[in-house]
Amino acid sequence: MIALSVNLNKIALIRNSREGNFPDVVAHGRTCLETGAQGITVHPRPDQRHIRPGDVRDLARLCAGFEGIEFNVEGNPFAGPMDDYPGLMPLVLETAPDQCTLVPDSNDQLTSDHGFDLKRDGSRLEPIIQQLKDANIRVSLFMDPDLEQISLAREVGADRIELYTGPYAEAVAQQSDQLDAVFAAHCAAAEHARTLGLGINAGHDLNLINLPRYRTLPGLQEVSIGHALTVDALNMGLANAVSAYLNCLSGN
Ligand SMILES: CC(=O)[C@@H](O)[C@H](O)COP(=O)(O)O
Ligand SMILES: NCC(=O)COP(=O)(O)O
Repeated sequence: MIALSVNLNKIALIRNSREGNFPDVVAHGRTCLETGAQGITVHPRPDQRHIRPGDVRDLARLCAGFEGIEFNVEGNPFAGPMDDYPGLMPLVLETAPDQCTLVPDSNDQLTSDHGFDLKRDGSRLEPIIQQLKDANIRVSLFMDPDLEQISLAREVGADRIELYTGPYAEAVAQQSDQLDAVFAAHCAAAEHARTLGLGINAGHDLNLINLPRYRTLPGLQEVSIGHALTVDALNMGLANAVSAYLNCLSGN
């Protein structure tokens, strides 16, 4: 079974556009879990454009109340602190999520758009990865489907990789003649990760159109989906959107 981890960033983005707590991020996270999502993902960024440190604390408590549910916190361990954002590591070590997905985003990026360059960052990531593992937090690294880089992910101690699916989603959206080659590269990366003993997650711009093929990726364990699922929820309601993604992942 491929786990669906719903990313709540965009619900927080709407909330932040007014004073107050509407929409209530925790209440919508509860709806996702009660509908059957296997996890919640958040990506607190230093500028707090959407997820705030308090959301991470509140959602950690929410997920702790659901048996078998995983909480996944994403971010760049080298970004921040900024204002009352304490930095990723203090926040993660305080809230102890099940998984921390390290992502190499700079503060001025609109969204995540590339995986790690471990030739450059591997040595400084290694102690951070060890610190997370010592805290019993599974570590996933946001990666492009590059076999050499994925080998380095194993060397620096990652438990899993998260394949960056943005280019795959773009190839589907554009009906590119390169789509088969792009998907084959992801399959090769997944097979390589599996031979190294790395778990396989995936995410970014996955949706109900491109997920039916991507779910066939060998060894895929978890997808984290937020942007498209939130847009789908505008049309069909959040519970129906979560059910639609769960049905898609189970091949229905
Ligand atoms: C790492 C990744 O691809 C997404 O999880 C990321 O959280 C998207 O961030 P925004 O929601 O800020 O675009
Ligand atoms: N790691 C991917 C994620 O959490 C959500 O990405 P998106 O579906 O918002 O593009």
